[in-house]
Amino acid sequence: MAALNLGSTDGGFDASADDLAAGDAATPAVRSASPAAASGAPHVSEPTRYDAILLAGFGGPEGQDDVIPFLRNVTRGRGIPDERLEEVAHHYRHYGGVSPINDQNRALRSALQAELDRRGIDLPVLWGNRNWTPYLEEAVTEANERGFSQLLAIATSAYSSYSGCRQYREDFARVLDSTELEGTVRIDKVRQFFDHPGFITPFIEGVKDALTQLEDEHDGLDLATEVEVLFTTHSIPTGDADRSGPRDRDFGDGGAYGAQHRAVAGVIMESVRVERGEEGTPPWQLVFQSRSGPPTQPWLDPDINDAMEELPAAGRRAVVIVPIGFVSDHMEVLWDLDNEAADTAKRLGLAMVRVSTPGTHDAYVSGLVDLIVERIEGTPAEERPSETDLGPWFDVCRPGCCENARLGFRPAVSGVAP
Ligand SMILES: CC1=C(CCC(=O)O)c2cc3nc(cc4[nH]c(cc5[nH]c(cc1n2)c(C)c5CCC(=O)O)c(CCC(=O)O)c4C)C(CCC(=O)O)=C3C
Ligand SMILES: [Fe+2]
Repeated sequence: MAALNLGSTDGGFDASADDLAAGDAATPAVRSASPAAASGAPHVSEPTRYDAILLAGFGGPEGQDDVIPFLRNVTRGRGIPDERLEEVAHHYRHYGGVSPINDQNRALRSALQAELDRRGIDLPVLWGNRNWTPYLEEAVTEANERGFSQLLAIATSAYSSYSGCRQYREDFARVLDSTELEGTVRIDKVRQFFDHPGFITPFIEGVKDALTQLEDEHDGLDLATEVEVLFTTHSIPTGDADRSGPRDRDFGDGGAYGAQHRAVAGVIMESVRVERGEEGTPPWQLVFQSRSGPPTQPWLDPDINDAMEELPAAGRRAVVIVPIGFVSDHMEVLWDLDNEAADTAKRLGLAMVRVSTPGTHDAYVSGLVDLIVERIEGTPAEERPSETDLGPWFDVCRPGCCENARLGFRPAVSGVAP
């Protein structure tokens, strides 16, 4: 959601000593993936019995009256006045106040349940959101009422960052505290799945289809020189990016968040190269979208629209936009890509194809069930699918992993404290 200037931000978090201890209590047993594993190497958990799956979403409004209360939830603790929230509200207002994200998560939940049933895995899928009803509180309360004490969470976010991983883990800890179920219900979380084949396959198919479509629609288009593939993800503050992933490894520009996205883009383009050869493979770059926050605060760039401005002079006539940062076609994709970026492309005379996100693609749904199975079985790291050299990622986050640069340490489940 572009360009809401949220201005000054004040964490307003007051962690007591008890809160801080909570992070430890929820930490499951961990063993090293290999004898050589340093703290920076992959770690996998022991085989574990689970009672239910907790699908954890972002949440979104489902009518005009929901919009401002939803935005207050998203920005809670920062005292942003409603007039400022109205600036970003217009994206939602434009679509009748309805984000598609809840329906997308309802569909994902059904698909997951169907795939678990099909494989004979007897686990119910509960669904709860961070910022809108059904809230995580409701899902966790329901779990307890139904006698489920061991939950395995899947957050609808594939990469390592505060927003994409740790904030979910903190919210789980917050909800266990507010429902007084800390110590009664345990919430583990599947590893970040950016490089799981189930997540990457839909994008590979999408990029290949997009190139074929451009070839068909534009006679004589030279894919190697006249097309640019733009892999796009959510911009985040550079401070958060630097703190993404384990602290004891240097991932280069943009921290683990940047490295994971570059690696995923590389895998997708390598698959195109294998199929089409060098002469059929366009150049690519990683770009960012949906920046918010004050202009004085550095966020990851270039912005997708700025990057597109440079393309005509470089001889490009078309762009393929690949939203690798997102798991479904929610508001960020609809507004920032299908409206804003599409306008930019039109103004610049660039043809544009926007690739779909995984949504409920069979490979994605089945990949998520594989992630569940590997936790039940405690599958060794060497046997876990991962398409990049960075993975497979950790079952249990490393100390300080993805801490928020502004808020500092807050208790979180499914990680090693602090
Ligand atoms: C990395 C990332 C993901 C991907 C990972 C993941 O999926 O979790 C993501 C997803 C989403 N972000 C979403 C919506 C919003 N994000 C905001 C604000 C922010 N996002 C950030 C980062 C991310 N965000 C950041 C650093 C901020 C500013 C600070 C803050 O406020 O924490 C704001 C506030 C207004 C604004 O700043 O524009 C809104 C309304 C929706 C729902 C869309 C729908 O309704 O369909 C979804 C899926
Ligand atoms: Fe966001």
